[in-house]
Amino acid sequence: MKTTADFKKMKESRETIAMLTAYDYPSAKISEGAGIDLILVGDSVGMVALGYDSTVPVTMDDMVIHTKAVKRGAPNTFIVTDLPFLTYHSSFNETLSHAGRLLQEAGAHAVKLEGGADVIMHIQKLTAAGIPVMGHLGLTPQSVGVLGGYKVQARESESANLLLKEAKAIELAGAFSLVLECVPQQLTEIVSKELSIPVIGIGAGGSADGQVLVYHDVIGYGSEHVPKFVKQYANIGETINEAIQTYVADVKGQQFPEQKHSFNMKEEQLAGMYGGSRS
Ligand SMILES: Nc1nc(=O)c2c([nH]1)NC[C@@H]1CN(c3ccc(C(=O)N[C@@H](CCC(=O)O)C(=O)O)cc3)CN21
Ligand SMILES: CC(C)C(=O)C(=O)O
Ligand SMILES: [Mg+2]
Repeated sequence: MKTTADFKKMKESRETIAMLTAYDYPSAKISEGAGIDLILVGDSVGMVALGYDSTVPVTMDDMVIHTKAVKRGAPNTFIVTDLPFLTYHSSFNETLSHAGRLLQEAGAHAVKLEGGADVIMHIQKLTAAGIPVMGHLGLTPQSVGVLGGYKVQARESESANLLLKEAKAIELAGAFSLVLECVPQQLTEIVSKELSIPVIGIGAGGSADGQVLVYHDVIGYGSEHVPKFVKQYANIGETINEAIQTYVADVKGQQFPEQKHSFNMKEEQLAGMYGGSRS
């Protein structure tokens, strides 16, 4: 299994880090088998798997259940789990106990949390307690209500400078890596150069030290609105639709089940039913 030290080495040797979300046993198992460097159990689970229209309703219990399933599917892959909405904003004790649950009870190796200046002290406390932290700047979906939608962030020099400053503070606070979401590629290039920890981009251009995408987006599975930054590598939703339509038609047309899907009783056992009086 790769570790935080390996991710840093990968940045130094310019081997791009391939990260993907996973939410359950099969998605984790397939991702591990396909060579994903690290898995993110994202709170995007709320949108792509649970049907919410944002990540805000996702709870600690949701993240624990999904992380446990991912852990069983990918026992040999580094797992980062998102701390959900409002679980790292009050006391340090609360932040520590939430992160502790994800590591001890669920089996995550690290946690990710969104934000800059407001969460720096929480990153520091977690790291000091021995919990690896991944930061997340740019479009931070848990703040969708404040941001006013899922839009590209830090397009102007002032906001870009602020993001760079916060990125440096996150590194200084002890984070082992940083996600940059939906920012101009020129800013990603600057941040990646200025930080010594790996920067993982999503909708942040090609110059980050790694890339992350949502599992369902990559395989074309059920996501209605696919953001511009996504490359869809398959259309699994269409494949599933065809399979289920054929199943329905087979059942209604009595084409399924066939003999090979059916079990048999020995002739004498059949004859012996109803005390042998069966005619
Ligand atoms: N399926 C899925 N994929 C994701 O990448 C994702 C989620 N869900 N849920 C949580 C957040 C929300 N994300 C999103 C969602 C939509 C856009 C989007 O539509 N952006 C516009 C640009 C808007 C603008 O700046 O004007 C786009 O055209 O891509 C971006 C990020 C990223 N995350
Ligand atoms: C999109 C990634 C970075 C994320 O935070 C998530 O999937 O929840
Ligand atoms: Mg997330």
